[in-house]
Amino acid sequence: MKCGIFPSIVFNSRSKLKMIFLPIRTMSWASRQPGRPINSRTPVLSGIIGAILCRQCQHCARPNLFLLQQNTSRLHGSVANSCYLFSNRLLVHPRRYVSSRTVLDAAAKPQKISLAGREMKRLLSLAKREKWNLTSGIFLLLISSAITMSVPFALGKVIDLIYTTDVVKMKENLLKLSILLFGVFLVGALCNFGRVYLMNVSGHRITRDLREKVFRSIMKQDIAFFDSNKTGELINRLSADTALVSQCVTMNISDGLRSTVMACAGVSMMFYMSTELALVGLGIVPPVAALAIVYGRFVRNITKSVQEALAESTQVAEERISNIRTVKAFSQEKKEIQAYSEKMDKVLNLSIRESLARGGFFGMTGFSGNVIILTVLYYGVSMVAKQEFTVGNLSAFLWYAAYVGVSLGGLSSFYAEMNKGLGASTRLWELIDQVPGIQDSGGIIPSEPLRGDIKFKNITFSYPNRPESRILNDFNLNVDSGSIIAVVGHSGSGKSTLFSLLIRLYDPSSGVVLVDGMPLQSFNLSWLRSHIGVVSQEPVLFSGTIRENIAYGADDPSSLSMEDIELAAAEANAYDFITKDFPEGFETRVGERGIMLSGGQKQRVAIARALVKNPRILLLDEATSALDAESEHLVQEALERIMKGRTVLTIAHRLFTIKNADQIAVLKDGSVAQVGTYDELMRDESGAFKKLVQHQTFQQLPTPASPTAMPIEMI
Ligand SMILES: Nc1ncnc2c1ncn2[C@@H]1O[C@H](COP(=O)(O)OP(=O)(O)OP(=O)(O)O)[C@@H](O)[C@H]1O
Repeated sequence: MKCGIFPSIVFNSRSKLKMIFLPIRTMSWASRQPGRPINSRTPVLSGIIGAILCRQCQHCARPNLFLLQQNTSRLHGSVANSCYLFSNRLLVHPRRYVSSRTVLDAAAKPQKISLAGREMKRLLSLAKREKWNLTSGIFLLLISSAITMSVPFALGKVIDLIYTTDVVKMKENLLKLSILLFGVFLVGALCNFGRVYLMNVSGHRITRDLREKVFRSIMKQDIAFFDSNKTGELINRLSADTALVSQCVTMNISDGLRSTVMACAGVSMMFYMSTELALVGLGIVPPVAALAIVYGRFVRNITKSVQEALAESTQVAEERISNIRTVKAFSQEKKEIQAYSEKMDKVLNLSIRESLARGGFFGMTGFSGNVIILTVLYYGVSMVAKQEFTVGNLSAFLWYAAYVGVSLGGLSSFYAEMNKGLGASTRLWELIDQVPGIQDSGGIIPSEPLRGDIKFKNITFSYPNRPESRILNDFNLNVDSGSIIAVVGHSGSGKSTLFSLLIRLYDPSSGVVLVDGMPLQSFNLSWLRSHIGVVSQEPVLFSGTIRENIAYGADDPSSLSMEDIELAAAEANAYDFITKDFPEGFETRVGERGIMLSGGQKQRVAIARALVKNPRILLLDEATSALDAESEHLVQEALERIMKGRTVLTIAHRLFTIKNADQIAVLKDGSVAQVGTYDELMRDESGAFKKLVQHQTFQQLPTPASPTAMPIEMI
């Protein structure tokens, strides 16, 4: 397949299929595009069905059609062309199958949504689990609608009792009819209660399931995904979009059904009572229906814009609130309020446009409804005068006409709400279907314990969101099992990036990281990470108790006994402060991000968290900030204890660490400029290390007077 043309079906950005002939050269270009999103900018994108095989996806076992490519095992990988799946569903929304590096495209052009299409089917599939509740709700709805629609007819009969000349008989009939109607109203009310209750309960359950699904999908994404997608945007999807969607498949469908039933029954009754009057009355329907369609489309687009603007404002609020200390330290409250209010102004302006359209629409439909009632009255009264119609019939007819009007209004808002729900659901499917480039599952779990030999081999790496900037360039480094290697280099030279590669937050653009001689990718990711302890500069605790935070380090926190936790705390020199300084001891709540603990306390809890596991490999990122002497001493003691007998890679800021390391690797321009012991490197007068030492003040040996510290976190 080196040259020639191939008949191909290509998706354009609006998901339309086109049969074209693509040169084979283009196809191979397509297969070389790593992680490219499928959109209008990658016209090739979308697929060349002429060159695809119909096979089962190796990963998810769904039958997929996918591009014939050199390495199909990369189907779900992030490195190569990988994820260009062409499943049935992709035929509808190619945008869903994008690389995890892709920004969820909130600002993308609104996609054309077909109400009758697969989107609708998928939306309705959400209701499957609630089918019994929803079926019962719909059954009750039909009864209550039937009752509602029988009311005008019955009331017409009541009114027509005035024509009864025998007053006693009239009173008797009036009483009978009133009692009957009272009973019917009661049944109607009970049915309505049941319908609303069942629909609401189903709605809440669907919201719950949907939120879990979305959260599950967010959790399984790789870090590249989070680099590209804002937290506020994701939270907005998790909270607002899910609620909108479940509302759509429960109450909205129920209301839509009710409107449909009432409109059909109303129209039938109108024709039943008078064809002539019915034709006059229904003359209003076509223009109102046309208006409803235009309005529905407008609502769909504006809703998407409002949701996006809301997501932006949530993002601003979320970031500022979670970093309120920094905001206050820089006295930026006013600026932040201003920034947030600008975002809210955007939401407001869009909402005003929506309100204008909504007002106009409802004004128009109300006016048209009244005009029609007037017309019906005009014709009806003359029919009554000619004794072709009774007063009761005219009243009942008007009532039906009003019901039909209300139902049509209901149907148009059903259409608008359905569009809203579809807009929101499209955003959710996009997230739920997102295939992470790096997956937790799969891979081998070796039967032998991990030795901890590490080898970085010809690594080239750029962050996916900054592909133009190469961080590592033909990087090579060997770390023997059980040795300590200190990594030094100027700020931004890529030291932390090495850690990220080792715990597979990212995969290298090229080259391979080997652990015990095996590529990292071959291991089960959860297993691998459970053997690597990471020490970062800033300890991160969660808002729970101290006990919960320590147990967090274990694979299965519930399997840890209280003794295990206390032992870990004691080893981390945390036991004394936990039991003596806090009346509630291990059950003390640490507040959001451990706000209630001091820096040193947080670090020791973080060390205990690392100790409940027994990591074979330790990655230490030394903190540059100082703790008080006592804290430093306690932290240092704990660290030395846990470093023993492990492979340690440390980003060194302290002379103590550098001097005691078996090897020092100096990073420069994305590769290793020098490797050796402290003495060896210091002997090379013109070497990179000597220059670094001259220009960078490494911290001295920790003494009570010059402490440093580092927190530990377990992956
Ligand atoms: N998530 C990211 N997305 C894009 N670029 C990143 C990301 N993280 C780091 N970088 C960039 O990669 C380069 C290396 O960063 P890294 O954190 O590895 O440096 P470092 O040597 O650890 O720096 P320092 O000593 O200051 O912590 C920097 O230029 C940084 O801006």
